[in-house]
Amino acid sequence: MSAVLQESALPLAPRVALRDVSLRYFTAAGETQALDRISLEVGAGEFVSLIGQSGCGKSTLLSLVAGILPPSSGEVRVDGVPVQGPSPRVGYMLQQDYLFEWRTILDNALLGAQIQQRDLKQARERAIHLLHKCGMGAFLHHYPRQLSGGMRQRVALARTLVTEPDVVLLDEPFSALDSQTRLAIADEVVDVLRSEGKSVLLVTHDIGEAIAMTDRVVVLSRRPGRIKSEFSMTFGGGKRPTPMQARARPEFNDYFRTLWDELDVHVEG
Ligand SMILES: Nc1ncnc2c1ncn2[C@@H]1O[C@H](COP(=O)(O)OP(=O)(O)OP(=O)(O)O)[C@@H](O)[C@H]1O
Repeated sequence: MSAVLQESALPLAPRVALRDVSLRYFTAAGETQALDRISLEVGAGEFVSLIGQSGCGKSTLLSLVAGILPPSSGEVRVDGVPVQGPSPRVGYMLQQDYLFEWRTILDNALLGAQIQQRDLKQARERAIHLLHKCGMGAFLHHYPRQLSGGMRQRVALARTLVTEPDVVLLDEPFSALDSQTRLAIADEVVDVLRSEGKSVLLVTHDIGEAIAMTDRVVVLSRRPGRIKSEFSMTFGGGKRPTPMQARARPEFNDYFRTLWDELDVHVEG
């Protein structure tokens, strides 16, 4: 009994942890230090966004968590386990949907499960469930060219979730969409990801998107990216508002001003 109590009293490892992580790229043109001693944690079910000037290393940081790049120094862990390569525990959704035009929507959603050689009967059930949840239930046997940009991104989200990752990395997932679609899809994506209990790391250039969609916003300095500051996005009134509701809250404008100042944007010329 006491052993059980002791065990449950142990603090849980954060879902994602970066400790003192630096990354240098080496090319024929020389060396680029992209990230410098980044320490960051994302808890289970937490949504965190990364903002910062172009080239400050946001996508590089996601690549480290995805196991696509090894850090030059420091360590990246997911659920306490060092990341040593891509893992099914981490899903990645990009700006481009990369749907295969010759596969139906359902077959596109099954792609990751096929690559990971999962039980396809179960994956198919899960894909159908997720496509319904993402509002794409009526389009299972359609082809990507028959869908709008927002619908294609919903399929990309379902495809990312079919393989049941605990962590979802979103790299500018809506930047190819028009502004109205962007607002609507942010609500839907957050709803699906929260209901699935995922931990999320979002890279965006859109300050409003960061405030509305995530619990914490991390601001990176200019290259080499260091953590400059971070802010919790709390809204009064109990239950967390949806992204669209958050935009109408008075706190939204306060956070926007603060983050704009932190970004220290200068227009060239
Ligand atoms: N494969 C690579 N080889 C060499 N340098 C690279 C490579 N990938 C990125 N870089 C450089 O590392 C720095 C960080 O790039 P990264 O794409 O992570 O920044 P970012 O903040 O995501 O940029 P953006 O907001 O423009 O997408 C940049 O100076 C970039 O040119």
